[in-house]
Amino acid sequence: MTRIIMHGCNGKMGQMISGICSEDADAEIVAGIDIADEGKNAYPVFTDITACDVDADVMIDFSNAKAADAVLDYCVEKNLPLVFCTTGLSEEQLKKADEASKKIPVLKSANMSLGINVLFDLLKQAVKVFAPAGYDIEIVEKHHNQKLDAPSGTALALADAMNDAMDQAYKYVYDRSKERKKREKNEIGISAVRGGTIVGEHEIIFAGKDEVIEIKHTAYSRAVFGKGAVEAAKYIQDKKAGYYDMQDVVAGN
Ligand SMILES: NC(=O)c1ccc[n+]([C@@H]2O[C@H](COP(=O)([O-])OP(=O)(O)OC[C@H]3O[C@@H](n4cnc5c(N)ncnc54)[C@H](O)[C@@H]3O)[C@@H](O)[C@H]2O)c1
Ligand SMILES: O=C(O)C1=N[C@H](C(=O)O)CCC1
Repeated sequence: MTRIIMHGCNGKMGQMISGICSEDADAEIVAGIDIADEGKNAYPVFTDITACDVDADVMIDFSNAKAADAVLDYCVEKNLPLVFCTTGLSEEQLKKADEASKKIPVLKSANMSLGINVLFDLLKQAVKVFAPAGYDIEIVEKHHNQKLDAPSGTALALADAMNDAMDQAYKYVYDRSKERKKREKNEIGISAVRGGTIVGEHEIIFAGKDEVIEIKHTAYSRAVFGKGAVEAAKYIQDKKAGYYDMQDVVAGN
């Protein structure tokens, strides 16, 4: 049985994971943490992270970048493995997560779905063929109108996967309205669309002379992220300190 503290328990993802765990004999939410609580959960909820004194095997975090420092401090102090899913973290927070991973297991991924995590490898292969052939790369992501960060963490991670495969040859361009000039070859354009209840779409476009290749992932339910996060929690609960990602879970390393 994996005992989980759910940070951000009253949000969209926190409630999705609460539902998934209530039907999983091997995972239990033993406490929740959320700055907003209406007392609707079956487990105790703390509105202040420092007040949470419940024993657990792992924390899952889907909350807000503003909470990231407190989440890392708490997990390091309690020696608690962390599944870190909040996006929009600052460079300083990413460095802090890296430091924390020297003391505890930290599994960080901008996207917990199986599909996106398989896509990373496919894109690494694709870019090695299309980039030398001169194809332009653009990413278009679409999410619901409640999302705070843009572009999505996933869009940035997809761009990073391709950039890593090409020895950091690319710079990212988020806004073409500022300069009146043609795109350069070393650009990955990243565009964000926000509207309605779109759960999450990521489209990677390789545009060449006379042909276009479009690779698209659509999440139809937050369940794909929630199930991935619970599997990740089971995976890291007994791992040694270090930095892990969802591709470790998929590969069963
Ligand atoms: N990695 C992934 O696969 C993945 C998937 C979906 C969402 N996300 C990310 O997870 C985060 C949450 O997404 P969501 O859709 O559940 O958002 P949400 O706004 O529905 O829920 C966030 C919850 O966190 C709580 N919260 C906010 N600030 C807090 C703080 N300082 N301390 C404690 N709780 C706080 C809010 O009250 C809310 O209940 C976002 O950053 C989103 O981009 C990641
Ligand atoms: O709903 C969100 O917010 C999502 N955020 C992640 C991101 O920023 O990539 C993953 C998809 C859903």
